[in-house]
Amino acid sequence: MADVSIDSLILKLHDVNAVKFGEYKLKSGLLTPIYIDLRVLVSHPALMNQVSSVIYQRAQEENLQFNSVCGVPYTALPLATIICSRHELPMLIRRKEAKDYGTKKMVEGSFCEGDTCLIIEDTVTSGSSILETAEVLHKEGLKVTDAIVLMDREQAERIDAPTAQSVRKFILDNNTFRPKKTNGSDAPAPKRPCVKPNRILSYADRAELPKIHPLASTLLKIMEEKESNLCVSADVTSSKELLQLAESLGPKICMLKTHCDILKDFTEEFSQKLQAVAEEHNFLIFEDRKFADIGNTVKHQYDGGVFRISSWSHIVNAHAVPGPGVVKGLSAVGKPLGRGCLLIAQMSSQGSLATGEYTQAVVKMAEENSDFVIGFICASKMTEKPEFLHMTPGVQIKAGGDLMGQQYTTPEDVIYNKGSDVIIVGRGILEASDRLEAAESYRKSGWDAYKRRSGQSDQ
Ligand SMILES: O=c1ccn([C@@H]2O[C@H](COP(=O)(O)O)[C@@H](O)[C@H]2O)c(=O)[nH]1
Repeated sequence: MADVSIDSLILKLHDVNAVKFGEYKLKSGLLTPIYIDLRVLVSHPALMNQVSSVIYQRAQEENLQFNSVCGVPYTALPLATIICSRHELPMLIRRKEAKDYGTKKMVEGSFCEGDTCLIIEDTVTSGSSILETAEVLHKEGLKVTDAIVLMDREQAERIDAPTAQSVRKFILDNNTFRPKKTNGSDAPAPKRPCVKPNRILSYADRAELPKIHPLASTLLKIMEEKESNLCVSADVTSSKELLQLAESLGPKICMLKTHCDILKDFTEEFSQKLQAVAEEHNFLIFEDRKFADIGNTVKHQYDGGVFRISSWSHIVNAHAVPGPGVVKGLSAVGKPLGRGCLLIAQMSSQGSLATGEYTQAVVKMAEENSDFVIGFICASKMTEKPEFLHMTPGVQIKAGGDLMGQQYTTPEDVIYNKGSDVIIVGRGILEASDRLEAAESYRKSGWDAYKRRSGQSDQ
């Protein structure tokens, strides 16, 4: 959805009688000349969408990090639902009272202890509803660091001067988030209601984490050293062209992704040459095999056959559809060799079924197998655990798509907004008239976005 102007949104809210002037009593007991009643929103679906977009945009602008979203009941519940559905985020529902049968849970939805939950609220006066919700979530083991609130603002030219004056006075006297002047001196800078992004570790910091997988650590160090979070997807069909690509783009990349089964002339000699180029230019090889069978079969597919993938590829990936056996089978081969695996948590293609609960289950499977699983193929950051790497395909300089359902977003969106770590770029580079120049341009975009994200840039 296009950017929504706050001014036009407020006027629309006034149009649907969500902004009322008169004398109203608030939950806190205060009498107010202005009352924001967003409960009427449910009857105005277009407006609901706009309000949800404004709230989500704010979360993006603040680069908030969270695993789930909870709307304060009841008005913010549908807003949270729209946001979660549109952006495929897990939602939690806070009960106002526990059921007296069944699970007696106060929070509905799946979550893990330590997960971070973002609270969404429509309006705030004292903040008590947010605090109540935060307390309930906290008791269930969730972390709450941020809340986003749709705030009330000036309603230009819609009201007469005395009403405007009394509303201004009321807001000045009672707004919790506005500093009051004391003894003529300026109060400290205003506290914003929804800031405090989690600290974002640099790639270098993460490489040194005690629980990091050695291969993930190697990759993070390469990224930092080469100032590159670019993985080129070398989707070409001749081994000669693939080697040329690896040789020429090697200095720009942290990883080269292959599909060995599209090569018309794969040989063991080729795989040896590829390893030598990877060593020369200091990048890792990722065979995008997408294993998806029972453990015993994937073990053979990984180790044997024509390709003998485990002998030359540092990283492989797998679908979680077969259950944890797929990881066990691959790990039996790859772990002794120091290899690592990415689980496919989401896909870039339109209509992908890897969403919602499936995606959550993939994250759990990864966390339970962190001795071999080093991260995810995904659209955005999946877990707050910094040991895991997030790699995102479907990247081009301009958002869009192809005729077969591939969907593209930009390096900036992937790294800065979505919190992923690595951009995977195929045709954006392969189809450019100058592949080296294109690779440099993607490298720079991805790196600049990372620097901004980790607060290391003036931009
Ligand atoms: O969800 C996924 C998983 C893998 N891919 C692979 O990435 C590249 C993308 O190529 P482009 O030319 O940049 O579209 C390709 O090898 C896919 O198999 C993906 O696109 N989406």
